[in-house]
Amino acid sequence: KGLRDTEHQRASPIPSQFSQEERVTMKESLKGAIQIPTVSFNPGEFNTTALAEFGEYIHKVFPTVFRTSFIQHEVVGEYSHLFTVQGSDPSLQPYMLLAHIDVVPATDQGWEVPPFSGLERDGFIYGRGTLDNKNSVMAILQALELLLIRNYIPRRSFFIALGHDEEVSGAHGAQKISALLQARGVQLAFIVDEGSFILDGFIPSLKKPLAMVSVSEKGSLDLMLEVNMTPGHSSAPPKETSIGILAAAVSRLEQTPLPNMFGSGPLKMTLQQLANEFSFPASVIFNNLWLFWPLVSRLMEREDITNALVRTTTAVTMFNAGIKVNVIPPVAQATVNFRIHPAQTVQEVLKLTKDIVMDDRVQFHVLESVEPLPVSPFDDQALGYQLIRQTIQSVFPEINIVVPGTCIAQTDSRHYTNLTTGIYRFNPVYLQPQDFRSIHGINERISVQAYESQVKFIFEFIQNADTEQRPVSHLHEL
Ligand SMILES: CCCCCCCC/C=C\CCCCCCCC(=O)N[C@@H](CCCCN)C(=O)O
Ligand SMILES: [Zn+2]
Ligand SMILES: [Zn+2]
Repeated sequence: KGLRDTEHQRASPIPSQFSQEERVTMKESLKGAIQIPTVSFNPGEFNTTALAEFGEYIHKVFPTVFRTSFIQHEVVGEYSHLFTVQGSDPSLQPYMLLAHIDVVPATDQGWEVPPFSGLERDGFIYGRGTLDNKNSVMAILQALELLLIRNYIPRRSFFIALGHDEEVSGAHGAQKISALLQARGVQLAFIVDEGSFILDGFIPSLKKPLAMVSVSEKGSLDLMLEVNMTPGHSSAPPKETSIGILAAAVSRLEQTPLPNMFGSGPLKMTLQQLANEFSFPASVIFNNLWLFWPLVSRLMEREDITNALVRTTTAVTMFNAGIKVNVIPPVAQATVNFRIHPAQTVQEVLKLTKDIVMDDRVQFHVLESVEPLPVSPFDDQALGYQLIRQTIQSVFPEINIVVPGTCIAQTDSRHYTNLTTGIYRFNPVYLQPQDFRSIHGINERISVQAYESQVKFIFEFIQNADTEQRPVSHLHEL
């Protein structure tokens, strides 16, 4: 499988080799980016000083990007950045690289080094945003800077969109960039965003790492449950308080997982594509899912991460109640964050939830909801998918498994469905389960070598994208 070679590709691509000085500069630039605390706290509540500083910082460390005549830079929604890189061949449909500059909050607690120090230890750069997602922001601009220094002129136009509020909705960043591009009549060949990695050690019976390119994304429902009761003196309490009623409702939700949807949605095809990579007897099981699906579906439920792939998950994330030790609480509120399986809808999840709670005293308030995203094409004709695949093969020759998957979290790419049907979520970085837990957790870090590989990947990807849109089915046809 692959892309048809073209005259252009054969005309010597610029080699992805960086001098010692460039390698030092690129890692120091990433460290500097980590040191700017571009935290998103709540929708509309950001560290605006840091976001402004970040804008100045990228000007400073990527001067060539900003002074190149065929690159237009615009600030959108005050702190997001849109770069339009004009290619030399207008007949090629443009594509877009996405990343976000904001991060979730972090306190020093539990970190080996302060989360906004960007310190290097034992070959790793530590800090909030090293995996989610300043690594991508910096690697994209770094790769472009290095290409421009080597006098690269792209054939295919592309956009780089860097949102500033992905962690709290994307309403001020990605959504505005998307509207702007739509108003300009832009249609994209594909988009590449964060949302999956080269996964290592996520499936116990699979010893080899695999590159998972997410072609879909789970939806979400943020639901606030509320119980109101008459307040009074705690010396003569009623049999049930708002806190007790709400706690019981929340507990029922935690104890009653939503249905296992294994067999519906993109996971089945992921496992089918993986089947031959397992050793015996797992290979027999995965090659005969029609027979073994009850077993596999139960196995998937065992670990939190694979469980997230087979069902809509329920996470109680906030609980607020009580005003004073001797006052019967008037109101209790809990927030539940559901991540919706691609084969379910927001309405279905809402109905299932009400049926589980089964208590009229509990009110339901939908705070925000997003339907699961459609599946992007990943066949031999899918340019974006095939370019990612081709670049993986070149930069990570040791990886021989590339499969389509589903992103269990949400990304800014969901705001761009009006511009393309090809949305691919992939970070060219190795990820082990403990690294996954560091995202939004503690001790988030990236190795210097992994960051260099990410820059190399984008450096080659941008050149590979200059191919004509003529993907072919089989390599032997070349
Ligand atoms: C069969 C193979 C098993 C695969 C296991 C999958 C492992 C998952 C690997 C990587 C997923 C990482 C996703 C990182 C992207 C994080 C994006 C993010 O944090 N988004 C936020 C957006 C919040 C928007 C406001 N509602 C989020 O989802 O919370
Ligand atoms: Zn992210
Ligand atoms: Zn995140």
